[in-house]
Amino acid sequence: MTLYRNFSNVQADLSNGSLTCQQLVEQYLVRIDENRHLNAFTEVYATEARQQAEAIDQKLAAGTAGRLAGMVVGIKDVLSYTGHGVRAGSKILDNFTAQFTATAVQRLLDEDVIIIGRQNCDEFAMGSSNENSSFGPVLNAADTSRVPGGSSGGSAVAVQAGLCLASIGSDTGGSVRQPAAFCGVVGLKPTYGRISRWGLIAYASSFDCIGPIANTVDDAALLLEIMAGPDAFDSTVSSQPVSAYSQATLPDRPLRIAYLRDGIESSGVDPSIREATQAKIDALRKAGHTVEPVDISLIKYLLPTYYILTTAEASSNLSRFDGVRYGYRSLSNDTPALDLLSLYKKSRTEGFGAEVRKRILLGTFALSASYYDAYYTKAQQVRRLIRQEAEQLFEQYDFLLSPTTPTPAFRLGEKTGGSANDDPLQMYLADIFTVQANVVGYPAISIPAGTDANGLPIGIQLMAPPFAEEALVALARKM
Ligand SMILES: NC(=O)C[C@H](N)C(=O)O
Repeated sequence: MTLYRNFSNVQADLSNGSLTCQQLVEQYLVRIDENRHLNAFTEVYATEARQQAEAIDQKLAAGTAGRLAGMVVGIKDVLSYTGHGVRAGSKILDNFTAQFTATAVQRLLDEDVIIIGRQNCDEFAMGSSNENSSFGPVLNAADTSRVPGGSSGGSAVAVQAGLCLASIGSDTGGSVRQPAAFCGVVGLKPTYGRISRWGLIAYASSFDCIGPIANTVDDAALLLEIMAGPDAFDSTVSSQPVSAYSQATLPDRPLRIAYLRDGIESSGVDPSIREATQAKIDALRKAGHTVEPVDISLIKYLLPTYYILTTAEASSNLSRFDGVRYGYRSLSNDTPALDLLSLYKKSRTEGFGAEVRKRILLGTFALSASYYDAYYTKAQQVRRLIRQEAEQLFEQYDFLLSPTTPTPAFRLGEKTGGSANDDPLQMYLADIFTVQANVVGYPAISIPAGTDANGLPIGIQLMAPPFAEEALVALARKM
């Protein structure tokens, strides 16, 4: 049976009668089973997906099916789906069952999407390699000795390996785009507030965005179109009208495209990535567009700003996981918790992994009375300056192009074990090109740009001003 790589082929075969949703689901279930070693899924909804497929086949026959009939997706383990477990890759949410469905997920279900399972990710979306999951690491299907990126690693690998047609991930600092780049697929982070965060387990609420991962820009655009728009459950969602992103076309004029000089010239960028970026620049120039180098003067403050503000927000958001209200509770008999405070302490120490504990500590420190102004206030001020610089840049340009990541997928353990332990910032540098879009709240997309000499995928990123998703996907589709 054909392995489908885009939704329009699925739709064509469903309508000419050569395919049913039930056959499609069986194919994915077999492939998921054959690829268990990749560890992309933490739970597979086999029975339910079969039932959904049967019901949608009937709707298709009756002509009443929704726009996503035949789209088989997986959802990252941070999205609530009522009656299903959701763990955020963490032991602290052991045995927790979602009590409601995320708005984004519900909108897909309303259009007859089939959800095939829940996908592995870094714990609470904190990581760039999917090595911080309590379910164990995910392997990159292009080379299983390498990481898939993170935090939506399972979601990216599931699309890469053909275990579902698309995935829904979340992106706080690159978590959709960086794994998409490492796995050779498309990852789209919309403008902050474009898609409701209701039902997304919060990491850093002023950065978090839900976003699709797919094989094609068209499929990512369609998923965005259906998930986007106002929602009474999330007051930060924009009421800006949702365009038909899947039909978007470019204006009939040469575009003004800036590219990040550091993306091409910095010695920290892998030569294969520099070449791939340069090739895209050359092609855009050949197509008649203006493509010019720019510098982001505040680039060295991007990661510090991001990690101060996100850890501060995380320390507050994660305080609800206390071992009392829900999730994991320390019941160790060797050293039992004797009072409420020690129950909190033990449950949180045992329930959270090392990276999450580290970030809660950092965030708590940044928010503490004596350091609040020195860190949190200062980082907010710098965030404002970074946004001003972006606003000025996009007064002159329609897009900003850069590599998605400085290197292709690195090896498992390369940035966590041994001497790498001495410098934990090495891992954070994997997000150097992706965090800007989150700090300023702008939309950005990573698209595949070939592979390096070892066959490892390379991704190119395009960023656009707020709510310019239409132009963003239109250009990405052409590249
Ligand atoms: N969540 C993300 O977008 C990934 C980022 N690497 C982080 O750990 O914060």
